[in-house]
Amino acid sequence: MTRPKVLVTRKVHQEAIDLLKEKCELDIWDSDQVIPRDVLLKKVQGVSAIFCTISDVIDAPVLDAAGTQLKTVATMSVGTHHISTYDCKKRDIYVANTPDVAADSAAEFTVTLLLMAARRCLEGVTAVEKGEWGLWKPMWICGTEIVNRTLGILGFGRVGFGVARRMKPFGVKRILYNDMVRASFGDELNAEYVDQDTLFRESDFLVISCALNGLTRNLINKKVFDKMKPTAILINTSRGPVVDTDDLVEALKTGKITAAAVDVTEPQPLPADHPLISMPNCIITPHIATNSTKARLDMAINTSRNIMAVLFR
Ligand SMILES: O=CC(=O)O
Repeated sequence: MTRPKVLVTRKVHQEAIDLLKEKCELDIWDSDQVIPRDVLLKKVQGVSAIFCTISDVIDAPVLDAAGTQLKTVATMSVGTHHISTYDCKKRDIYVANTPDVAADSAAEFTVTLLLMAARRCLEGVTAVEKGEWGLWKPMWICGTEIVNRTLGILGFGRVGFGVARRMKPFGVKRILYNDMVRASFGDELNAEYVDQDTLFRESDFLVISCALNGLTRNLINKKVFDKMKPTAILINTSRGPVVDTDDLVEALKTGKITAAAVDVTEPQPLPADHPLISMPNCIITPHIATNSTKARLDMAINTSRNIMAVLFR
């Protein structure tokens, strides 16, 4: 029996490669840099599976270049917005992702950002770095406590629920969430399903943990910032395009909200001279919410397992 060909579009963990190697012929783009589009279009020809990451756009031209033997596109990520799932479905190609093994890491990191923003950690660290740490001052860099506040979550999936579960012991008074449907598992935390308007108006901390799609693209914009409390803090660990970056800059500058912490931006990466980068009330991390050593290894291994599950059913 001929061994199916698999294209791996990035340097990934050896454990994941070893799993595939047993039964497949591998072509690995063994680099930390994104595979150039023209190389991708050549290398996909004749493969049965693509092991990709969020940096690779897998659209109709890529699927066509691959050929009709392509059975699965497996992404080492939770998000699938870089894959045209519509075109995959039309061609009976399975799309696989790795949500379970990444959710704890993403939820932990989201809570980290929330706590850092609430307690103005970036301003404290910057002050120390700049040599501005003078004698103890009673009213210097005062942040917001979590206790008795309202936590709002947009997108109550594994990550959103994971954030709620972790924040509950901090003593938040209310947990509000909005998603396409009410989630029965929210009941165990007394989380309240509310409409978006209520979520935006009543949250002290607004966590964005939804998927990027036609309904959520640019959802958090000027109109939403106008509704939010001036003391509110926005956390985004979903996808950059869910938040309108210009409107966020404006909201932070004019005090429509008090602070933000974002792990994803639009554009991404942000140019070094982007105004958001120099704002003291905005923490920006470089899309690292799932970067725990364990989560990344598990994501790579699960991507290989997903491929094997489709190819050797
Ligand atoms: O953003 C990271 C992922 O989708 O896994």
